[in-house]
Amino acid sequence: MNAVPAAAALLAVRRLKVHYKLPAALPWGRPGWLKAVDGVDFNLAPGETLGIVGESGCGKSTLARALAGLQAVTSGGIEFAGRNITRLDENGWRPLRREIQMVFQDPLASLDPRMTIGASIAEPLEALYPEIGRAERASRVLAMLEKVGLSASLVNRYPHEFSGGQCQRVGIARALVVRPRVLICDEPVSALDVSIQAQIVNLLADLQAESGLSMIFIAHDLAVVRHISRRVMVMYLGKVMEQATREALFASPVHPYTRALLAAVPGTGVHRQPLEGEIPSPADPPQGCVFVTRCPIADTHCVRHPPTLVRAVHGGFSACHFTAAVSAA
Ligand SMILES: Nc1ncnc2c1ncn2[C@@H]1O[C@H](COP(=O)(O)OP(=O)(O)OP(=O)(O)O)[C@@H](O)[C@H]1O
Repeated sequence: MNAVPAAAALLAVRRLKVHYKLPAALPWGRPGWLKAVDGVDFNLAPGETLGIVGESGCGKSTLARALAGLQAVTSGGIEFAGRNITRLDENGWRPLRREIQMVFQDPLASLDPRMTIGASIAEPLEALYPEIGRAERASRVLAMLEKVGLSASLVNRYPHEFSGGQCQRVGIARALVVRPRVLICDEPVSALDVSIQAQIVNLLADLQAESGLSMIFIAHDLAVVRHISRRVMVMYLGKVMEQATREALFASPVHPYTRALLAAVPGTGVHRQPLEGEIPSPADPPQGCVFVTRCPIADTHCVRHPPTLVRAVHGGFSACHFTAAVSAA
């Protein structure tokens, strides 16, 4: 189920599953499986920003790592520019790292404390474009620093001399210096002060608009993805609950989970029922609809039958047996 036609997609994800093997509870028992990502489908168009939201543990980081080739996939497929990249080894991924880059959640931890920020930004260029000479590399690093809003005069400083927001600017520079076509941002602002978050989101939006790259922007907070995403995908327990354009999702959400998430976002209008109860363990998810234990409108059918994503009235998709009824309400 996709809003972007497959032929137009730069990145196409099909029924993607990433299941982690868990040790058996007893020495003679069978190992269990934790379904971190459990059948995710979406297409990303060139130049598009897709926001992915959901509570902690719903599989966002696992999905991000699988898309960036940092996590083995259990089943399903990932295509980049029409090429199947699901099961490439490190050698196969090497040229692709020029095309698909990632920005991580913890900016300080993702930088080597012994390297100057200039050397950190130069590192991926050196590894992925060995044909680029030293002078050209240095000039690209300085230009990149300025692009992310840091003075070129800071090139010989070390990460500990920078604030969290500045370190994240360096992380963004490191990812973009190789001029990728897809940037995957995994909770890029959640470790930062609220006052700095908007600056980094705006920087990413400006860089995206300038370069035309495709972006996946992951956050646990709908308010954060709101400003940057053209489309938003809502995940819960490894599955897609709803997918729609930003306007449709915020104005007329269809899935009860999205409605509950929106209840916590200031300024989203209609008062909606907030989310209650704990998220079940992905090692032991509900049998039918995974949201059934917290859903205000679930009935006995939902307990036994998992819903599939179906077209909703807002033009997007929703995985709820009541999609048509809720849309009409
Ligand atoms: N290497 C692993 N082995 C086993 N389980 C894992 C592993 N990595 C993640 N998990 C589990 O998979 C589930 C999904 O984790 P993931 O980090 O992808 O979710 P998330 O939505 O990004 O959450 P958060 O925002 O807290 O990072 C969680 O239950 C997590 O504990």
